[in-house]
Amino acid sequence: MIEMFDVWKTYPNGVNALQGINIKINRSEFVYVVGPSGAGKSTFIKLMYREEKPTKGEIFINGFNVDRIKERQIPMIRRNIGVVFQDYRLLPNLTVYENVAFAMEVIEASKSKIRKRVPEVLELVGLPDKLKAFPNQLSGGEQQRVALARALVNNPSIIIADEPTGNLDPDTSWEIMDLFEKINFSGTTVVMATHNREIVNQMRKRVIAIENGQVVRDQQRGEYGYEN
Ligand SMILES: Nc1ncnc2c1ncn2[C@@H]1O[C@H](COP(=O)(O)OP(=O)(O)OP(=O)(O)O)[C@@H](O)[C@H]1O
Repeated sequence: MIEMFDVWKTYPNGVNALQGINIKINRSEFVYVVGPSGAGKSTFIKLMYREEKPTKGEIFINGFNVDRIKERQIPMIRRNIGVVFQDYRLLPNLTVYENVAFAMEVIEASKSKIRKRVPEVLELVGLPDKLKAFPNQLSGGEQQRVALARALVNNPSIIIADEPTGNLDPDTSWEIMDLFEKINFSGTTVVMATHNREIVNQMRKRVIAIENGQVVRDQQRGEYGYEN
């Protein structure tokens, strides 16, 4: 579960990216975050995985106040949250297997667990036979599948995605969205910032619209609501 209470974010240059956000996202929900460019969507989700800290207000992830936790507890929060980006962010010198394994090594999983789990999660995202490939030998859609496998490998309760289909063609975007839906059906919370109006309007989920750093709409089975 994700909760924000009167959350404000002012960047050092004085930009008020978020202004008084109150939100509750329950376990197993699927939420789109929409809004114009510069509205504060990325900032909103960066606060969830503690890439940024709020200037004011409180954020709870699964009951933990992310601002109050000790430095050494940050890995515990991050293990519970998988993150996927528009530009995949795979390590270019590592194979697909190694990229996914790396996320388990960081949390000091045993070698035997890694050997068992990595092929499992690559199977789940539909890439069982690309273990030895390097990222630059894969299509964009395949790279995003690897990124998703990496985000999922430690069994997080929450997946956060910032424009995951932003670099993909429509067919590939739908394939990736089918995967997100499958992951959500298995109980994982999904929070996704997106500009993809077709997807939001067809795959109806909760929609949180942010404008000028404020939540201006919060609808179940909502629509995109902007012309793009
Ligand atoms: N690190 C930063 N330092 C200073 N200002 C920032 C920083 N990151 C974002 N901003 C500013 O904060 C505001 C919100 O940015 P944010 O990236 O959250 O918007 P967004 O809704 O995700 O936009 P987009 O849809 O274009 O990705 C913008 O005015 C942006 O310029």
